[in-house]
Amino acid sequence: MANQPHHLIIDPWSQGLSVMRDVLSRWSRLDITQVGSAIAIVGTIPTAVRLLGRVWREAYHWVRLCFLAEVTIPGGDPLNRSVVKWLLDKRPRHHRSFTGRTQVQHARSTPDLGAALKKTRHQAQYCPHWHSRWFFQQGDFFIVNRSADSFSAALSDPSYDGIGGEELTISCLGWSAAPVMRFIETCRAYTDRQAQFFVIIYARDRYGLAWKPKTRTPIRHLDTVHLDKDVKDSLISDVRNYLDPKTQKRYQSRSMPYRRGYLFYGPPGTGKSSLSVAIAGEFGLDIYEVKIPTIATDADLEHMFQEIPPRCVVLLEDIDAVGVDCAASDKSSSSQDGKEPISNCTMSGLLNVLDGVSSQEGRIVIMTTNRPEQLNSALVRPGRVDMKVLLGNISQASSLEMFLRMFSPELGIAQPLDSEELLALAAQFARQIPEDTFTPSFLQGFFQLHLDCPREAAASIGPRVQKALAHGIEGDFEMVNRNKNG
Ligand SMILES: Nc1ncnc2c1ncn2[C@@H]1O[C@H](COP(=O)(O)OP(=O)(O)OP(=O)(O)O)[C@@H](O)[C@H]1O
Repeated sequence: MANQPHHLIIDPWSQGLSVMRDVLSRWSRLDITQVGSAIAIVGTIPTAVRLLGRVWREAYHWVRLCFLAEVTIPGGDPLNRSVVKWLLDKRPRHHRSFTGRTQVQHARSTPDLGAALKKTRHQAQYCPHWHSRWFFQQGDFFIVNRSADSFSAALSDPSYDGIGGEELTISCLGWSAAPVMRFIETCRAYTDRQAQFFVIIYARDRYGLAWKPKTRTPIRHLDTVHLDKDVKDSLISDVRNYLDPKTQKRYQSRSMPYRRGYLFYGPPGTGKSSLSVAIAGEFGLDIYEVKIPTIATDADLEHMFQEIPPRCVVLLEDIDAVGVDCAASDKSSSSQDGKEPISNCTMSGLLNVLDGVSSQEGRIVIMTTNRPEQLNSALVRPGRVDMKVLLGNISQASSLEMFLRMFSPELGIAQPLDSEELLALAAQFARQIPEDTFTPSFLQGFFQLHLDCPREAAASIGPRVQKALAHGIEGDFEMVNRNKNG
C-alpha cells in the first residue's frame, strides 16, 4: 500500500468534493430567475403531496361507498386472528416495520439447556406491522385494513402476541360482501386445520372483560390418562352420546335443557385437569376456564357465561372454593374491622349461570374438586352434575399401563427392549406398587428420573416405594403440620 502511487487511491472525500464543486459551478451559471422558479417549484411539492393525499382519501371514500363491499371484524375476535394468520402465512411479504415485544417462554418448551435451568426464558418476538394489504384470492380482489387506533390499545396488553388484536376491515370489489365472507371462511378453516392438534384454553383477560386464548396445549390422548377402564369408557360414551346431534333433537323435543355436567373428584395429582383436556381434545372442543374466586360479582359471572360459545368445555376448577369463598365473603361483609368487604360470586349466582335462563345450551360443564364432601348439595344435584367420576390413587393395572406407555418402543428410548422383556419389566414394576396408594403424578415424577432406563426403573421402584411409605405418601418431604392421630 505504502508504495502505491497517489492517483490510484480513491479518496471518497475528494470525490464528493469534486461532485459538489461541479454542481455549484453549474448553479452559478444559472440566472437568478431560474433559481427562484426552481425554489418555488420545490416549495410547492409538500402542498401538492398533501393535496394528492386528500384527493386520494376522498376518491377512496367514494370508491368504497360505491364499489366496495366490506366486513369489519373487531379486535380480539378469533376470526380476526384467523384472517391475520392466513395473511402472514399465505401472502408473505418483505416487511420493514415490526412490533417487538418480550415473550416469556416456559423453560420446558425451550431446547436450550442453559435456559432450561432457569424457570422462564425471555425472548424477543417480532411481528410484522402493517396497516393495509391488498391481494387477489380465487379471482377476487381484497383490501384488508387494520385500524391504527385499536393497535396501540392491543399492544398495551401483555398477553397479546401481536396477532388479531386490532379491528380489521376486509373489502372486496362489488355490491355483495359474499366474497369477503367466503374469504373469512377460508381463513377460519385454515386456522382450524392448524389448531386440530391442539386444545385451546381460553381464560378471561386481565381486565376480566373478554375471553382470550391462554394456552394451546397439544391434544392429550385419552390413553395417556390412567383410570379405571370401565369408568373411562362409560364417561367417554356419555360425552359422545351427548354431543350427538340426534341427542340435541331428542332433548329439545322433550323440552329438556340440552346441557351436561360432570364432576371429577379425587386427591390432587390424580388427573382431573388432564382428563378434562383429553376429553376436549377427543371431541375437538375448546376449554373455557372459569376461576370462581377471581370473579368480582355475580353480574360478571353471568356476563362471562353469556360469552361462552355453545359447543365447548367449561372447566370450573376447584369448585369447592365457591362455598369457602362465599362463606368468607359473608363473614367479611359483616366484619367489624372496617375493611371493604370482598365482593365475590355467590352460590345462587353460580347456580343461576349453570342452569338459569342465561345459560347456553350445548356445552359441557366439568367441575373439579379435591374435597367433594364440602360441595353444596344443590350444586351437584342431577341436572347440574349428571355424572360423578372418581379419579383416585393408581391401581396396579394402571401402573403397568403407565410403565408400558413410558417405555414404548415408538418413543425411541436409549435402551430398547423387545416386547416380552418390556412386559415382564412392567409386571415386575406394577407388583411393587401397593394398590390404590400412590397418585399417578407420584409415579410420573418417578419415571421422569428414569426415562431412558426401563430396567433401572423396574429395579429401583421398590426402594422408592418403601421410602415414600416410611416418610408419608407425599414423598421425601415430612409433613410438618400433619396430625397423625386425626
Ligand atoms: N390418571 C393419570 N394418568 C396419567 N397422568 C396423570 C394422571 N394423574 C395425574 N397425572 C399426571 O400428573 C400431573 C398432574 O395431573 P393433573 O393436574 O391432571 O392432576 P389434578 O388431579 O388435576 O391435580 P390438582 O387437583 O392438584 O389440580 C400431570 O402432569 C399428569 O400428566
